Amino acid sequence: MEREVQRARQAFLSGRSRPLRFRLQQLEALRRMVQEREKDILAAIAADLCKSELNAYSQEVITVLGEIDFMLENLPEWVTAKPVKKNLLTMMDEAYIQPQPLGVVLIIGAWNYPFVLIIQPLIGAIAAGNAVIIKPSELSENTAKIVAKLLPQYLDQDLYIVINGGVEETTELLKQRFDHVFYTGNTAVGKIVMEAAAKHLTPVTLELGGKSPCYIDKDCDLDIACRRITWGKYMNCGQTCIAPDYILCEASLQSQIVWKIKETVKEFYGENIKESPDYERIINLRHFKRILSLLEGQKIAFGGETDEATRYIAPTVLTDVDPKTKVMQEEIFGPVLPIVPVKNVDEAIDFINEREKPLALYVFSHNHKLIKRMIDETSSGGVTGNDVIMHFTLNSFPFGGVGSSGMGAYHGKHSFDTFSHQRPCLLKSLKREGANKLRYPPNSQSKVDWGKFFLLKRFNKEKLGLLLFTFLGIVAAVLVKAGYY
Ligand SMILES: NC(=O)c1ccc[n+]([C@@H]2O[C@H](COP(=O)([O-])OP(=O)(O)OC[C@H]3O[C@@H](n4cnc5c(N)ncnc54)[C@H](O)[C@@H]3O)[C@@H](O)[C@H]2O)c1
Ligand SMILES: CCCCCCCC=O
Repeated sequence: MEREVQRARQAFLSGRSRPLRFRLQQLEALRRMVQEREKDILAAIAADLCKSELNAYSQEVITVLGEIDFMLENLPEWVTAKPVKKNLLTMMDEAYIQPQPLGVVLIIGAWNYPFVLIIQPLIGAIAAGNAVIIKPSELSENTAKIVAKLLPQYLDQDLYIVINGGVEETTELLKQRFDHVFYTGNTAVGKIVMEAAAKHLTPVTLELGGKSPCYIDKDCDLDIACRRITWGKYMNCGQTCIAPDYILCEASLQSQIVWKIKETVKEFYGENIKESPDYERIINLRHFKRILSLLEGQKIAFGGETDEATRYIAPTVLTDVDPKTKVMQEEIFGPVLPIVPVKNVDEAIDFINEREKPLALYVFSHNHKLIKRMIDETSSGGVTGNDVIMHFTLNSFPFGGVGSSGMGAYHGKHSFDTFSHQRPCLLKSLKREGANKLRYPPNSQSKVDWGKFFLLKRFNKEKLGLLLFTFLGIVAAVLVKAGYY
C-alpha cells in the first residue's frame, strides 16, 4: 500500500499531471473508457444492485459523461491565473490567484451508486492536476473490479491507482500521508476517516448521510407531490443518500398521501413489483435485516412484503410514526417511508431543527413564501422545493452536507476548487525601494499616518497638500511605466 502511494507521489512530482493539455487528454481518455466499455460497466452495476442497464445508465453514466463534458468545456478558463484587486501599496505589482493541484488525493467511495461516487470526484481531481488513489466500496465488488481493470487501460497508470479492499485495507491506506481525503459513506466511518487524516493534518471532504425530511403542505398538488416523492424514495430501492427519509405533514393529509403513493407505485412498478426491471434489491443481508428491524411495532399502511433470498423489500409506507421509535432514530437507506404527523409548518420546522442537520430538505407547497420560510429557518446540505433529488443533477450547485451530513462539496467547478489550492501570488519589483521605507523600522507617527492612508484610505486634513503631492507622484510613475515619458 505504501508502495502504491509512493508510486503516485513520484508520478505527481514528475510534474506531468499539471499541464492543461495532459488533464484534458486524461479526461477525454476517461470519457472514451465510459463510452467504449459501457456494457461492462453497466453489467457490473447491475450485478451489484440488481439494477437494469437502463437505470444504471440514467442514474450513473449520464452523470459521469455530463461532468466530463462540463470539465472539458470549462477547464481552460478555470486553470488560468485570476488577477485580484490591489491596494495602494501593491498597485504597481502583479497580484493574482493561481489554482494549483494539491498533490496525491485519496477518494473512498460508497456502494450505493458505486460508479458515479468514485468517478465523479476522480474527474474533479484529474481536472485539478492531482495524482489519485481510488478506493471503491468492497460491498459493490463487481463495480470495484471493473474500475480496477479498466482505469489502467485508459489513464496514466502511475498517477491514478485503484486499490481494492475492505475495512482492513482502508484502515491501512488511511495511515498513509495524503494531500486530501475525499470520503463518501456513513457518518460513523466519516469520523474514523477524519481522525486518521488529522494525524497528517490532511484536509477532508466528507460526503455523508442523514435523515432528509420532506414536508408536504396542505396547500399543495398532492398527486404531483406524491409522484415525485415515490420516484425519489424508491429509486435504487431507497438506497440513495438524498432520498426523502420521512414525510412530515398534517394528520389530515396522511390517508390521501398513502393512497396516492400506493397508486403511483402501481403505475411505476406494475402489480407485481418483484418482476419490475425498475425496482432494485437491498445490497446485502446485513442491510436487509437492519431495514426489517425498523418495521417492528410500526403501522404498515401498505407494502411490508419481503423476501430474504433475493433481499427484496416492497415499497412501504408507515403511518402515525412516533418520532421516538427506531425508524426515526437512524437513516433508513431502504424503501420504507414513515409519515410523522405534525400540527403545522412551525412544528415541522422545530422538528427538523431539533435533529442533526440533514443532507437534503424537501418542501412541497403552492405557497412560495412557505418554501422560502422553511429554507430560511432550517439548515441542510441542499434543498429542492416541490421535487426531490433534483438539486444533485445541477452541476453549478455545490453538492455536500452540513454538520453531521458532511463537510466540503463537489460537482463541476466545486470539484475543481475542492481539489485545488487557491494560491495567492504577489510579484513585486526590486525597484521602488523608497516606498518600502514606510514599513521598515524605526517606526514613527508619520509612517503610521502614511500606512493609514495607503491601507485604510484615512488621512488627517493637515496632510492633504502632501497627499496631493504624493498622488501626483504616483500618477507620474504610472505614466512613466506606461511609456508616456
Ligand atoms: N453525501 C453523499 O454524497 C453520499 C453518497 C452516497 C452515500 N452516502 C451515505 O453513505 C452511507 C452508505 O454508505 P456506507 O457507509 O454503507 O458505504 P460503504 O460500506 O461502502 O462504506 C464506504 C467506504 O468506507 C469504507 N469503510 C467502511 N468501514 C470502514 C472503516 N471502519 N474504516 C475505514 N474505512 C471504512 C469502505 O471500504 C467503503 O469504501 C449512507 O449514510 C449514505 O447516506 C452519502
Ligand atoms: C440521478 C440520481 C442520482 C442520485 C445519486 C445520489 C448519490 C447519493 O446516494
